[in-house]
Amino acid sequence: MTDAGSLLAGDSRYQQVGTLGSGAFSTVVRARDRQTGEEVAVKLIQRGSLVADRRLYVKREVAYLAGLSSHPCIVSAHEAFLTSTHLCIAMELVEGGTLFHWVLGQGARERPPLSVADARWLFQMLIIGLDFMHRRGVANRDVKLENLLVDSKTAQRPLLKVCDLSYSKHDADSAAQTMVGTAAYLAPEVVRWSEHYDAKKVDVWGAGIVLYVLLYGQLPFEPSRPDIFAEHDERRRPPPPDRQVDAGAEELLAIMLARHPAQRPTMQQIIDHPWFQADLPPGALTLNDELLTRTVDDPSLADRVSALVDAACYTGTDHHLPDRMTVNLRAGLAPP
Ligand SMILES: Nc1ncnc2c1ncn2[C@@H]1O[C@H](COP(=O)(O)OP(=O)(O)OP(=O)(O)O)[C@@H](O)[C@H]1O
Repeated sequence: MTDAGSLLAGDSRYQQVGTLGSGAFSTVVRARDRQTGEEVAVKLIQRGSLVADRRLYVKREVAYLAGLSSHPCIVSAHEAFLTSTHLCIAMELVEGGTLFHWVLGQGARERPPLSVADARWLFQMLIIGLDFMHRRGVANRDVKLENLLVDSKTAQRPLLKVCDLSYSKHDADSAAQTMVGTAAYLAPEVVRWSEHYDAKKVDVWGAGIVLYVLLYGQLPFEPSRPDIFAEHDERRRPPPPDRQVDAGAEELLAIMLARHPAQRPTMQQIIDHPWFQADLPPGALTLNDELLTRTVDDPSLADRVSALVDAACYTGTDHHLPDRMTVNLRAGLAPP
């Protein structure tokens, strides 16, 4: 692809070489670092879309990505920068596509169904990543197959990485009340949208939906009808009859998809569950403790991210504004 067909400006550090995906407010492209030759993913968010709540959400997304991306189960952020049209986030390129593509999409039909052992392995990585986020005080609020990337290049077994932190929220932010997320994954308390809810328990519900799909190859609830959550226990789709899943997995599913958030386990309780503990990769559980004790981090990063997003919102013609502003995200963010 030439620069003429590219969303990235011709004088950007990165040259666009393809497109990876798009969502409601952004496009993610594959690009090459002109200096190092490294291939990266760049998320381009239109500057004009940064109005109202979006401005705050994007500040959080960039800041939390910087703070969490030292973890192998969370996509690594490199830098954030502005072009004349977009706010851009350069990230590690994950080659294998989304978990949706693997389990429910076109790609799934070309592969045999996941074994229960592989389903558990992918689930373990999701929970270890979410546990790290939760222990840093951040809830994801949009756990779904489309936001989980499969890195199939680097290991014998594919790795899983959480990629989209658009709706993430820190304990120190105001209480969660907004109905955000995706219909098929919405927890019952989020659907009752006027209530405050515990965002971490909403992640447990989302991870329960992902586990169900990994085990049974289908969504447990009918998408696009959030009203069914009023009586979801009765309406959960029965698993396919030919699929044998052991009782431990079913028990974990039942508590993760408990209707009342207080009855759902924490990430730590999921980790302690015997079905989770079986066949666990060595070192997986000490990793989070190690990363949490590291004291690198840059306490002024949140301010610079905030200034970058504010600058991106400016749509006037004052050429003194820092159009080419860049914030290095590799340094990481100090815990609030
Ligand atoms: N680091 C990455 N490596 C490879 N592909 C990626 C990467 N990040 C995102 N993608 C692809 O781009 C798609 C969209 O990414 P993402 O979910 O972050 O953006 P979005 O849905 O546009 O976000 P928003 O919800 O803020 O609009 C993903 O589903 C995935 O296919």
